[in-house]
Amino acid sequence: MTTARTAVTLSGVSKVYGRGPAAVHALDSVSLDIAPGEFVCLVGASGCGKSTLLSLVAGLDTQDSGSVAIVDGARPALMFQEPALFPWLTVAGNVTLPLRLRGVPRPRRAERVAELLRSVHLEEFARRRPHQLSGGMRQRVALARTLALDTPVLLMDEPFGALDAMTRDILHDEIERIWQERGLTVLFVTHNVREAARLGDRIILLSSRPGRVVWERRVDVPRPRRIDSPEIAEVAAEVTDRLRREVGRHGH
Ligand SMILES: Nc1ncnc2c1ncn2[C@@H]1O[C@H](COP(=O)(O)OP(=O)(O)OP(=O)(O)O)[C@@H](O)[C@H]1O
Repeated sequence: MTTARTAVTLSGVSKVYGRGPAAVHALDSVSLDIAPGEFVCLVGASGCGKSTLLSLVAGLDTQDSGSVAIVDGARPALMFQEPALFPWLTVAGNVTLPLRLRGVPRPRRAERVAELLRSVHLEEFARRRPHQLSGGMRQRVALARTLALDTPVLLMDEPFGALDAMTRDILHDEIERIWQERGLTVLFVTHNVREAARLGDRIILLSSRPGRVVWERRVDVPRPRRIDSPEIAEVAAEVTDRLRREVGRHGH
């Protein structure tokens, strides 16, 4: 068996929305290799094309030029800031849905749901409905539902952006544990440079209009990490500095 060198490969990816003078050059020749099991954080000014890049990797949209390749041709799972749960279904029902759609047999489904809910520490809340949960718990359900897709690549678009700092801190520990246990490859979009430094093996900075990879930094701080540690603060300060320069250059 050969081991894939990259889990996600973007080669010269460009994306333009619209035509003529109103055209928006969202991405321009973006090339990026993500290793299997790597946790990559993508940062950049608002509107620089982060969500566009994720939607291309997720296969929800197509690039105008260049190519996107995923290991084994697998379709990655995508998680957003909004949990987007079905309010009329229970927690277990929401997590079951992707398993049903994938044709997992009924007895196996119950087992998998129990395992997934255990993994996000929600086993006692299986029968609750989304409105009976806190924002952090709803995001855990969304995470369990995403994991139910059983894909090796996880794409996360500001998944903890709407949560308070304490809840986010706890979810950082959870996503890090799940990523390590399952050997996932994660591409994580965030506005929060501390979050990027806390989670990432590598931080990629995109410039705006057109979105290009302008800088990257490996984060060698050993895990487990703390978001309020001096090492993480130092990395975050460096990223903020680069980000400021980038935003300044574009006069935002
Ligand atoms: N469907 C669309 N049609 C036209 N323009 C679009 C479309 N989607 C995105 N854009 C534009 O493309 C650019 C990149 O958008 P995108 O949402 O990818 O950026 P982003 O970095 O994720 O932004 P934010 O950080 O604010 O979420 C923006 O200028 C946006 O207005």
